[in-house]
Amino acid sequence: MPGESRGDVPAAVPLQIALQASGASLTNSHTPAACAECKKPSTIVCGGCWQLGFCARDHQLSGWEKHRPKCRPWRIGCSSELGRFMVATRDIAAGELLLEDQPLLLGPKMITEPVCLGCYRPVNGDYQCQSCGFPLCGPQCEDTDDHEAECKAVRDSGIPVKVSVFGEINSMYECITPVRILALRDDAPSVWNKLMTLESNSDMRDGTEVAAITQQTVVDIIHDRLRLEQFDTEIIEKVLGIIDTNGFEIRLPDSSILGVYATASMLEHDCVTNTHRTFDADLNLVVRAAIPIKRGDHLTSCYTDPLTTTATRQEHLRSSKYFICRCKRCVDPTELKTYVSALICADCVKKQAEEESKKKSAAQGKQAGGRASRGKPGGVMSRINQIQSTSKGDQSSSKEGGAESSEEPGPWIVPQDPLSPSSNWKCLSCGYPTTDDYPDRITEVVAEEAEELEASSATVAQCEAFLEKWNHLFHQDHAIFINIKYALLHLYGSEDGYELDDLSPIHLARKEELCRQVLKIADVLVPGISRLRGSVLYELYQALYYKAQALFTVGAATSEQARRIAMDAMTALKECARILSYEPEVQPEGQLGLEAKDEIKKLQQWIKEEGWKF
Ligand SMILES: C[S@@+](CC[C@H](N)C(=O)[O-])C[C@H]1O[C@@H](n2cnc3c(N)ncnc32)[C@H](O)[C@@H]1O
Repeated sequence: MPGESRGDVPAAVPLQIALQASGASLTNSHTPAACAECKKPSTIVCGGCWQLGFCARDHQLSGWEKHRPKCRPWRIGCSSELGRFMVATRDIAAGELLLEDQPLLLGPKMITEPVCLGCYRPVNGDYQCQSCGFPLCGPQCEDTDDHEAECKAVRDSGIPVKVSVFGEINSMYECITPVRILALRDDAPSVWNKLMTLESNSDMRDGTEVAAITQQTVVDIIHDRLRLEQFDTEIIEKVLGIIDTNGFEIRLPDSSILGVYATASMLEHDCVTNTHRTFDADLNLVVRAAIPIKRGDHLTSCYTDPLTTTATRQEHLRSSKYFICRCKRCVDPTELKTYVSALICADCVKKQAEEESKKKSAAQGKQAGGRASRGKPGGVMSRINQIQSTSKGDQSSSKEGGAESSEEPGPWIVPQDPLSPSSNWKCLSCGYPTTDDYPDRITEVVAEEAEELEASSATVAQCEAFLEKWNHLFHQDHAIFINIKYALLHLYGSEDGYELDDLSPIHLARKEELCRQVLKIADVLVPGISRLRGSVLYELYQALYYKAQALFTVGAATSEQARRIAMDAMTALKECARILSYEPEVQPEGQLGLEAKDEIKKLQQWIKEEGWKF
């Protein structure tokens, strides 16, 4: 009935307010001037999308069922630099749902170890498909829709596949996803047509090393081995470009696969994304606002690992997505003052140390002439405070380095032109330029060592030794360090001998320090709703909770000191539970979110028992 109030219909926004907010007039706005129901002049717009106009509220209500599936707070824009992109049509709150996108296609990743082509679990060769020979987990996966395309192609070729190496990358799998897409041309033309509208970057891909490799591993195999001659090289190359440019990696419990999505593919890249992605149980891609987004802002997604240096991200984007990122982070040599690519200027540090030593001797001289030293400060609390003051305090003068605490630039060597792979580097403090490739070489060597460490399931001792070994050369928040610290903060509390119950207050303080250091960077580079922040906040909660308990129980902290730590723990835990509530329960982070909710009750109970007030 017209005028009837319905719970899920968005509010009506007066047209004038919508136009003023966008600085547009009726003629150049994206809001149609006519009522979507009766074509009379609009007076209001739908508050859900700020895009559809109505003459009055009752027409907004009567038009809701039709409008509902299309009501979304963004529109597609287009520019010569970015191609198509998504732009917010109204202010969007953090956590708001932006889109749910069904996969156009799922398949194994191009570079993968053998996985079942029905359910994507890793396989060991115990069972082969009776029709094509590809290893599967069992007969139940033979007739899945997903496996049909490559199974038919191999069957038709008359020569079954024989996979004999498992548990390592197998190039045979590079053909699977391309073959699945090619099969859609005849089997599902509407899906094929949607896929063909996606960016392939074919001209940029042409002549690259990637194209030369896939010519052998994909194009030649499709033509010579599978005899799918109906697909010419150009179309196969286009399909490969579409996969490279638009493929999303989907994490499954035991493996990760690739999905192509029509609408989510329109998200433009930014090294600091404002959206958060998850996959639901049907592998639909669910995109939410990670932080508040302003009307007119572009919706972005990070196509690469945000916890890497600018050089690494640029190389990845250039070689696989075929563009140079010019986001705020990439053009800033300090990477938004996080210094995740920065090295330390040895000359400046030496000078600083000499000055400090002079000051110290002068002060000691004075002290010797004055009253006697008060002796060493005692107690666990004071030792913990000491650790924490090095992590929170003026780190530009500490040996490890850290976030700038004053306007004075620290002794950090950063690239002068971060977008150029051959940029000179320069110390921000003394201005001394580095014209050889030392920064790139040392970063590469140490990054390799860090990778080996991570791959070998490093221990607390090994990670601490690594940080100690390199901290005179790298900013403490360098991406390599942040990744090691992320691993380390989990190890404190989980490694044998370092279980939470056994951690000394000093180790708990170290865990807390690591959490705060990683969070400080995550807050800038993966802000808002992000799995990284959620998982580190959980570890921070643990460090604080156990610290408060340990200190309070042995009387090393007063009730007020313990109350404050418990309140900090609660703040971290609640934020963790809120962030991880967006993760599906099938994922480890979703499970952690549920655990966080339970822990809130436990912490509340303790606070209640102690009679503490927030
Ligand atoms: C997944 S598609 C995004 C949609 C694409 N713009 C379109 O029109 O289909 C990725 C491609 O978009 C372009 N692109 C995305 N983000 C960009 C950015 N920040 N700067 C330049 N180009 C970008 C690049 O061509 C990239 O390979």
